[in-house]
Amino acid sequence: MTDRKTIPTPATTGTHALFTLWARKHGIEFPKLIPAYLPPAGLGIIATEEITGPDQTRHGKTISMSLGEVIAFTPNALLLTRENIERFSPGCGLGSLLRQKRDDGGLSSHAVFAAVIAREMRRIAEGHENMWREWIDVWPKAKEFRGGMPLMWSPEESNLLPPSAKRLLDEQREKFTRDFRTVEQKGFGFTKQEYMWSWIVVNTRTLFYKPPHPAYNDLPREDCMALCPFIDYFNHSDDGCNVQLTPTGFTVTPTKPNHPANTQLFVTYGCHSNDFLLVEYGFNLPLEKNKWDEVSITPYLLPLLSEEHKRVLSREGFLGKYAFDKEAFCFRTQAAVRLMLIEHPEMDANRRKVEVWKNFLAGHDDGEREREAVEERLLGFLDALEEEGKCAVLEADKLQRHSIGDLIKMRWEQILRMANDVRTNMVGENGERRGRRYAT
Ligand SMILES: C[S@@+](CC[C@H](N)C(=O)[O-])C[C@H]1O[C@@H](n2cnc3c(N)ncnc32)[C@H](O)[C@@H]1O
Repeated sequence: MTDRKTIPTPATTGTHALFTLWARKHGIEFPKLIPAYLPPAGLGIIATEEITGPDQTRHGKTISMSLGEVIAFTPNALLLTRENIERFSPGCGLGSLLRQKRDDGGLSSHAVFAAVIAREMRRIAEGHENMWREWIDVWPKAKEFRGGMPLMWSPEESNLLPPSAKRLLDEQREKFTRDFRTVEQKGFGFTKQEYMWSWIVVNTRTLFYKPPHPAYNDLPREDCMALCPFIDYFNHSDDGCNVQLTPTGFTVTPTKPNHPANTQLFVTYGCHSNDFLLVEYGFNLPLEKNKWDEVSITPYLLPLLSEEHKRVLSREGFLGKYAFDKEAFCFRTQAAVRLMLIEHPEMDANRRKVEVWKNFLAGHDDGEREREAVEERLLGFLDALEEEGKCAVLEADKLQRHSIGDLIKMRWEQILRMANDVRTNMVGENGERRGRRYAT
């Protein structure tokens, strides 16, 4: 977690100084910015002087909008992309594998980027030169990743994560294992640790990249990626600057009217929950600083659905993605729980009840008749979550690596707070707040 009040220390010596010289020499522009140490976020970007963002000016009845200045620019030639991996890692022979379909032994962009990075680390250690060496030198070391990235934690540690985060971690681990195995099969003798480090570098530092190039037309979204020197120094906030791909390279422009000197500037990695940020990037934002935070309850709800329920929900587009945020359960959860009140929704005898359910989905029925029964079920999920959370917080305190224990506790405490707020927002039959009986 970072607080925007963290006092920044400009990174003007060592590898970061060499990198900024290299960056300017190769056409990266950042006239009013410098990298700075911003613990615990590692490095980040601060303004050296005031920056003007977009602004509205009123002239009589017309409002004109002035765009913010471009504060950073990285030219295309410096990106690590699918097009230039052979230039990044000469002789790696991986370019052709990117052009093959996955079923024919092709590899994902993520797998290949991680492989060329791991390969270049070895070659650099053997004395080979690399055009991007100064950039590679400023990436975090494995030890820095270990504290935050759950992929590197022991099972004892990761098992204490909330189910909502654990589910994301399981998916990520599957992806990593698949990529590692395929790269191994191609004859690269990387150790798991080596490959995991470079895989995490890619995971935490890529930008969405889809240039108007025919090779990208039918490419799956998850393969449209690039690593981008300098812009990968920016940390994330839910209201950060805009990153845009232009015909000549990536630009960063502010979204707020004004950024004072010596303050950190952020970009937005996406509309991500704190569970996602924790698993994919190794950090958490304070609740009030993440407008997209939510807690998935899919791991609790899905196992309770019968095959019949799943079929009906799937037909209506409501199977999966169940969550609550700081205020309430999402509509998808309402849809699933309301259907659960009909034991056999595919039976002819229940057709009328299913019609009523569909009317609720369409907004023609306010669902008031079933509200109490639905809320009872929802409170049950919160009870289960709370019980698991209280145990996990106690166990996290016993972990040897305190920084990991603290991260786990922080996420659980956020979830427990949100769960309590959601309860408090449920109003019972007599107008009393249903949350009170559970309030911590
Ligand atoms: C693209 S890099 C940003 C530069 C990075 N801080 C560094 O030291 O090189 C993304 C990583 O920065 C860190 N990070 C980004 N935003 C953060 C934030 N708001 N709070 C804490 N850490 C953050 C996380 O470790 C994340 O994996």
